[in-house]
Amino acid sequence: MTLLDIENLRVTFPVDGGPDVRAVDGVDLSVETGEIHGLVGESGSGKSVTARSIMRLLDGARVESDRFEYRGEDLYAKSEAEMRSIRGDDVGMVFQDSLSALNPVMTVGEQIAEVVRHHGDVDESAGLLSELRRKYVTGTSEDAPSWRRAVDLLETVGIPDPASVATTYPHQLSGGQRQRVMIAQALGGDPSLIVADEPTTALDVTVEAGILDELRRLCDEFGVSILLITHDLGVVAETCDSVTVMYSGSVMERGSTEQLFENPAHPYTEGLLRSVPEGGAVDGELTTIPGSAPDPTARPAGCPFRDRCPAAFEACSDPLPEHAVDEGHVARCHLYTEGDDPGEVTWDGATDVDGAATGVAGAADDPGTASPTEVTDG
Ligand SMILES: Nc1ncnc2c1ncn2[C@@H]1O[C@H](COP(=O)(O)OP(=O)(O)OP(=O)(O)O)[C@@H](O)[C@H]1O
Ligand code: NI
Repeated sequence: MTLLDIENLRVTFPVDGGPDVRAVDGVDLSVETGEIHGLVGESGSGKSVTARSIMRLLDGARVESDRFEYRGEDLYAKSEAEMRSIRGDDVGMVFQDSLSALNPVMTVGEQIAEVVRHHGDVDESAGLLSELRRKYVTGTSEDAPSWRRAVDLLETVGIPDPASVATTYPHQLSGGQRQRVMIAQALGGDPSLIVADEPTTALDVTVEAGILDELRRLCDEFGVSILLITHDLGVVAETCDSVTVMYSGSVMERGSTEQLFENPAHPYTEGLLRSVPEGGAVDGELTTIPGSAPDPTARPAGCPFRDRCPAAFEACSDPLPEHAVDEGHVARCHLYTEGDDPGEVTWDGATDVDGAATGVAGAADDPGTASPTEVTDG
């Protein structure tokens, strides 16, 4: 079943004295119940803006879409009060920077207990006055159901000695433990969906692996769906069931993790895969895609990746097509517009003659335009 279903999302930031910034430029995104869906792309591609649009946390931005449904209901038709109860309850959020996301002057147990009470799982008043009294005077009693639930949740996310960790303040914990606390807090509202924006980016690899395992387990054991935002395809390979690849505000490709890793169809995806060992980088040599993403106020027409793409040709200035590579696997790339498989794109600045050149020449009027754009080193 589809839990989150977004079609043609456009997010525009008006800028004083300058052109508007179209941060998200026609994105389709769907998350199925019980899956971990990866949203991947380089810095600035619009991942966080897309995530924040789900919480309706984009002050000052113009948000438009053809469909924006969560559990079959239009999220943008909801009142602000309804949104408040969705945020933090039905949809939990985990951010990269736990130190600023958590309250520095409240114990972590208190912060989780508050979410538990707010969700109404326990029979304790969550009214403003009783919350203020707890916060500044009494604290939550360690016998209270909400506190016991907080300790349970800390245990659920793999924190050893949860009862004593519950009484500590965020700064007393390691970065990895704080991320686990944030996940426990998100779980306090008993959410159907957790939006995790780069939850492990600031951590070292062993700590990261532990937290990714935890997310995987929450999904498998509790059926929580997760939208996992990352710029790291290695994280996707390790954790996600399916994935959407974004570039400069647009979706380049989407499919199951297996489809994407075994049969990447968009040259951008191929380029990203060359930068991770899981993507089969040749001889362990990891490379990044030369060049940088266009300024969102000055994107080229058509495919935003075309200036960096080794397979770019004339048709790439036309609007992005949707090419069905396979069931559930879509590439938005002109190489396929004539229905040919372009074969392998070689990244040393030339396209594979047997593969891409034929496919490309078939699609372009003038075979001469099929020659790759100049690719510079570094
Ligand atoms: N409040 C804002 N006003 C104007 N432009 C914004 C605003 N917020 C984001 N943007 C622009 O939107 C684009 C997408 O930003 P976003 O934060 O979604 O990227 P991202 O993919 O999450 O990148 P990163 O990996 O660095 O977190 C960027 O060009 C950014 O400068
Ligand atoms: Ni981001």
